[in-house]
Amino acid sequence: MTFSQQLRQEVDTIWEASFQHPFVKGIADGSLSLKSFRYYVLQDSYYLSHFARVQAFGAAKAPDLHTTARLAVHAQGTAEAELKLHANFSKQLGITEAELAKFKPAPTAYAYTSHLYRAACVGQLGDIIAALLPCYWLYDEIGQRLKGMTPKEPIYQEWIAAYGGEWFHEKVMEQINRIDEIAEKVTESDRERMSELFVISSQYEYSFWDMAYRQEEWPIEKQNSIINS
Ligand SMILES: Cc1ncc(C[n+]2csc(CCO)c2C)c(N)n1
Repeated sequence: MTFSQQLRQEVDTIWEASFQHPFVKGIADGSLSLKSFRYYVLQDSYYLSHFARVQAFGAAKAPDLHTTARLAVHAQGTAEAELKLHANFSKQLGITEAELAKFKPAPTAYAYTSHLYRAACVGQLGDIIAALLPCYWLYDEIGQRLKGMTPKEPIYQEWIAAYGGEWFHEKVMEQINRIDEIAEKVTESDRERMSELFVISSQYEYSFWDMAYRQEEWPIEKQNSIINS
């Protein structure tokens, strides 16, 4: 069994919970409230802007220039293509500049991106790829499962088309192959650490759907700043 196959087996229950989550099912059958989707788009734009930076950390930590170049291309792709998709969603959902200006990350979006930065700052390339991989791979599997579904909400159809396409699948396969190559060269304790990061990211992927579905907030409401009042 390859390392990536072992990882996939390890997170099977966690990923199954994502497949069954009402947010994901609600995109598929159109029953998801647009309020939850709107909340998701805002938090996900924040997530993506940090995801791109962690990819760039990966580029900097890669031991060979070919990998540096590939990860830099992916960082650019996230910064441009993925955020374009979100800018398009924001426009359709009427998300205003003022709303964006006062945006604050929810606890789960903050914790998940912090987890990625932790892998980037403390870890080696393998740790970064392990932490980033569930984001690619889980969305690919969801995209494949939802492909062909035609929810009444056009924006959900666009979301399905973005992640159910061959374009996205190729990017995912590149990262899966990369992690298998790295796993062959590192020690057993490195692989164990990579596996732990992969599992934690998988948990956060589930929590991210749940955060958006429930429109999570910080437990204590902040006082208005005296500077602006
Ligand atoms: C919480 C969250 N997890 C994963 C993705 C999907 N995704 C975002 S960037 C990227 C890499 C290349 O495009 C992938 C797979 C998402 N949008 N939001």
